[in-house]
Amino acid sequence: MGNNAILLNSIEKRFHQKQVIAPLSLEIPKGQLIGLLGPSGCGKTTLIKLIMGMIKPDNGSIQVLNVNVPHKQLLMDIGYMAQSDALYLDLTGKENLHFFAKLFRLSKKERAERVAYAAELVRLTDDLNNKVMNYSGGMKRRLSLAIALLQNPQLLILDEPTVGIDPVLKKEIWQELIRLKNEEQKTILVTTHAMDEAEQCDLLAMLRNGQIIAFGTPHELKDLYQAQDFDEVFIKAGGDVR
Ligand SMILES: Nc1ncnc2c1ncn2[C@@H]1O[C@H](COP(=O)(O)OP(=O)(O)OP(=O)(O)O)[C@@H](O)[C@H]1O
Repeated sequence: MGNNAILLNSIEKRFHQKQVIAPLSLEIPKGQLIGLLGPSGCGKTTLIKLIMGMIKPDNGSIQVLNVNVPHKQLLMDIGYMAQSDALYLDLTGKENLHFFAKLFRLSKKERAERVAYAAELVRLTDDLNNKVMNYSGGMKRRLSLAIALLQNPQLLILDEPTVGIDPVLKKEIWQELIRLKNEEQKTILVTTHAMDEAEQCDLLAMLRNGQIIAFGTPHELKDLYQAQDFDEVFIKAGGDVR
């Protein structure tokens, strides 16, 4: 797979006879920030779960970082942020971070450094000693993002990471994602509904009814479809109004 971080080869997924991922092939190159766009229910989260190996495709094959999915090693190499937060509400933010840092088998020194880095990045340092049950929705999202960044993964897969996060912090998080890509050569796959976020991606994959209807740089897609924005690209590429 060479320069590809993710290789999807004719994958299909059905839930109770309903085709959610139609035969879909996609090559996601390493070291890029890729946005996955599409209306609610088009299959974005399902596609991410397939890439993570959390669910199995009915047909086709998936390779991530040169190994066939599912693979235990990938749990260490992928920083994953799910759409719903998987946090321990009875524990503090700090205890949650240390719990996950231990799962990732970081040394004590690395744990302290990475917890401090990740908490600071999402501006949670001052709230780390509070129980997560007292966090707002946005704070929980931020803590989930910090957990995804903990083990310094090569590949980050983030399912709507900035939902419920205020615009200032959202901008800072995007700046950090771009820095991670530029300076640390991370590959980042992110699902989003936000047009300003789509604009900042290197590549965009537009999904409709489980199929990729457009793939390219933001500039290429707007050019190809003579569109002002990505809503227009989506409609002209054969999508529905969102
Ligand atoms: N475990 C499941 N069992 C049955 N149907 C499912 C399951 N998971 C997803 N689906 C269905 O698959 C379709 C795609 O869902 P998915 O969560 O992938 O969409 P999405 O693009 O991520 O949507 P959103 O933007 O709203 O999060 C939906 O019709 C959903 O109801």
